[in-house]
Amino acid sequence: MAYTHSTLFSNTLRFPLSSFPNRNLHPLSTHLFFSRPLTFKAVSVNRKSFSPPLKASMTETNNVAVEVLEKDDLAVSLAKYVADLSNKFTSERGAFTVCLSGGSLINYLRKLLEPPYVDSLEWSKWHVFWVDERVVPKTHDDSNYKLALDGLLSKVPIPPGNVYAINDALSAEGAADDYETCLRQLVKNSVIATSPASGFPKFDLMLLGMGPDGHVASLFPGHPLVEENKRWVTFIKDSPKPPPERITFTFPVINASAYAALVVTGKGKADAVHSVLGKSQNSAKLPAGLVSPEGELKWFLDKGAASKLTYYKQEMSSNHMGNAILGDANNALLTSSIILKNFSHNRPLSDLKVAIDGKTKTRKTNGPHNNSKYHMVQKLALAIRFRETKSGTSDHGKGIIVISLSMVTSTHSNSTGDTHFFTGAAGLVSMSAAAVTPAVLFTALAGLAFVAGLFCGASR
Ligand SMILES: O=C(O)[C@H](O)[C@@H](O)[C@H](O)[C@H](O)COP(=O)(O)O
Repeated sequence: MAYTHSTLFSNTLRFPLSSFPNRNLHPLSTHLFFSRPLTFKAVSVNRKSFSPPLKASMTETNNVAVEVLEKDDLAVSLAKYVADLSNKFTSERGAFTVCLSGGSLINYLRKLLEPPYVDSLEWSKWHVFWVDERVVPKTHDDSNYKLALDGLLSKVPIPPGNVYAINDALSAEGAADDYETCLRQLVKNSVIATSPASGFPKFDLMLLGMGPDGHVASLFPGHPLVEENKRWVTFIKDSPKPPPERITFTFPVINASAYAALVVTGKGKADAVHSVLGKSQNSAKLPAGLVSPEGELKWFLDKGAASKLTYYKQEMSSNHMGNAILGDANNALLTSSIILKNFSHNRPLSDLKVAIDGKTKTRKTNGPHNNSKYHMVQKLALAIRFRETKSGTSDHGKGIIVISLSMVTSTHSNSTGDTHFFTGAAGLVSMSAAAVTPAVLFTALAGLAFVAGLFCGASR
């Protein structure tokens, strides 16, 4: 397969990830922040304090993270997520098995074609599969393979033999059988791992989209294929979404994966997202709500897709173009700080919004003065420490600490003085009781100081 190294640069990526660690950062923060990774259990929230963003079945999943980001930030965050997993698996097991879907996902992977990833990832160790594929010639515009080839795979040095397209000369049934045979061979050769728990193939990463109807892969709501629990790969000839003939991984394979990401954008998905991540009773009926990998499930949402989530609406006012990150502390704070840096690059910082356990406070920072921004973050850190000391495990029962950090910038209208343009970033971090140790707290504080360092650095 021919490939070219892309040198695409996005104007919107004003603060490339490669610039971390930033020299302007608070010295205490960066070191500890990165050298002591935190491991957290499921995203869960203190139900006494505010409406839970995740429904019961989501919180049953071991590890669920949700990010709500502007589309460009989403692409930045997704690239980092994929790159981190690529690094993890290529160093741990010498291969990275990643499954792609169709739709807008490929476009959201575009930042992988930029520095630092395009040159630093071990592309030669990637093995690429499709979670689902339309049974059409590989050159057809409906082909998920063609979509990925044109948008990603032809631009990076993945060996052609590591890209596992379907046999497009076969019928849907034949193509599904053939694909499953191929997977079985790769499991035998240990290219693909096996789940000790289920015996199904354990891919390193499933990258999924979701349709407005809540379908994932080619597993559509109400279709009997959703229940398939023996086959690895099956076929459908009556797909509600054209083209009608497809092959698809089954849920046992999707859910045996180590990591899975759902990349979901647009208002048209808001109902389905709410149904799965909100409090709706219907969530179990939607295939997206059945995604539950053995490791972590991460949702990448844009504002439109998240617009019906209670938590998101609570946290962000209607005219707020904010980002919310729920989940792993490192990710939340790192992503927040990238966005904060972007925002403060060209907009004056006026307020800093902080929420702990859902109780939100907005503090004036007296304009773009470094000291006030820094002190505000310090106060937040103190508040967290106070809360931990005070509550122990009793106040919160399960000992959950939630930190929500957001920056709000505002530009007052010069005519009426009462219209505001808000942008911001929020990090919501949930720690299980077991994880709340002084060391973890110290690390969390260091992370906050890290953000403070960025504030200061940003306006220099
Ligand atoms: O085979 C398909 O029809 C698509 O692959 C489909 O399953 C897609 O992944 C979702 O509909 C999300 O698509 P968007 O992200 O483009 O909305």
